[in-house]
Amino acid sequence: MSNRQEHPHFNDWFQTRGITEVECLVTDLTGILKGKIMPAGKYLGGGRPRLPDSIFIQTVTGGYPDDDDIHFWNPAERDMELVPDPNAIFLVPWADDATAQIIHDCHYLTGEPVELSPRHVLKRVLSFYEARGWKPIVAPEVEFFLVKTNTDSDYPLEPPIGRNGRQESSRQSFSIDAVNEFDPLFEEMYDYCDAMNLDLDTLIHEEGAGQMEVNFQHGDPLRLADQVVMFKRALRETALRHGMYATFMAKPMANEPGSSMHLHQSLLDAESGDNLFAGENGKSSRLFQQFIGGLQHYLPSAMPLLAPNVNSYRRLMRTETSGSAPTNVEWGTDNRTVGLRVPVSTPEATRVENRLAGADANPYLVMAASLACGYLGMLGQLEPRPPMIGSAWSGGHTLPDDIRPALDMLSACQPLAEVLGERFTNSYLAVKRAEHREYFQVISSWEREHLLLRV
Ligand SMILES: NC(=O)CC[C@H](N)C(=O)O
Repeated sequence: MSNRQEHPHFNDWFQTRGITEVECLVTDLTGILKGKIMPAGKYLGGGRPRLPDSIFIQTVTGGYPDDDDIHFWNPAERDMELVPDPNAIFLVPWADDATAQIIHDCHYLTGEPVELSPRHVLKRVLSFYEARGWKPIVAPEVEFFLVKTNTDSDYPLEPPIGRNGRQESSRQSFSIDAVNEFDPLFEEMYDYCDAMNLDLDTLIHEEGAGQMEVNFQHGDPLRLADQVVMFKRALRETALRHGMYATFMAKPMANEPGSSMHLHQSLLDAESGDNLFAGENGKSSRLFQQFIGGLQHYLPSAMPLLAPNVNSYRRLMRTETSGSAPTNVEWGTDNRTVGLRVPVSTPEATRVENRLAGADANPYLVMAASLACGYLGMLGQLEPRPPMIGSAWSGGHTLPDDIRPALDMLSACQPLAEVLGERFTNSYLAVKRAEHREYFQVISSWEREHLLLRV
């Protein structure tokens, strides 16, 4: 296990920036950052923060699964030691005191890694690739809405007010002027992202009112999952400073499209750096076909990781406002009606874009799940169905339409559990089932409106 004092990197990094405080961070199953704050001197002196491993069996509201669901669980909460990744250190640009935020892995005091940690799950999937000399490369695209601040959760969200004093209205897709309405916010967002060394590429206005998308440069999956987590935090903070909320909820407003986290994926030979998805004569390779075959076969069962909330499935429902959110796992070239789009590219840039994940999903788990499905396809040499030409909206192989059937499919899929880790998969299922039970206990305004005085 690495000891912080063995990383002169931390000393230098802290000294150059005069760091006085450290935020020791871990992402839980739902993608929420948990952790501890420590004085920098204590951290450099080898002080190791600890957390109980129960943070990995908590619902988004902080609840826990029932005893029935956690029969696999050792009820004694075990302490975990937080072990920093020297490559995952970022400045906190908005802090008054010079503060570092560091993403940590979790180890039991006996030294073994905690299999329940989403970051560990991604590392585990990557280790299967590494063993075969394969290096996956990803590029995430994250959509989000800026909305007016709203403290009443019963009141529907509204689009934000821009510099011109007017509320955003929809159909401003790709409008530069509509982005400029929020210039002060985005300038600060870029300043923060620069200070944090995040590899942002483009920013565009998306289909919805106040909906934007940020693209990341392609690179190593672990690094990019770290960056997405950091980006979400930085953007939420920036928006608050400008009197707005930034939300990554999958479908925050019924009359607007939802927000996705598309994931471009390619595969390099770890030694030569060649793209293994590029075949002969400008065609794609057999491995590429099998990777897509794996996505088609296993993604429906992996949906709880890509669409983890009840709300996520509202984005994937075909309605007048669903925009280009996918409803199937078909593939096609330059086709945005399919879940798996192959962009037109040079052979070296051959890749597939998985369009299924919502922006609400945990980036470690989206990358782990999608790469696990592709890996299983290559391992089992699965052939994809023929590519979709034209619209796939009214056909194709469909996806589970709600979190409950999706959870049932995941629990029946042994190959995925083996790649993601059995203990992780079981506890994830238990947490998500508990969350659904919490949700189901809430009587909605729709029910009061239509049932209270009528049935
Ligand atoms: N850029 C796009 O293709 C829009 C994606 C759409 N917002 C979704 O939820 O999937």
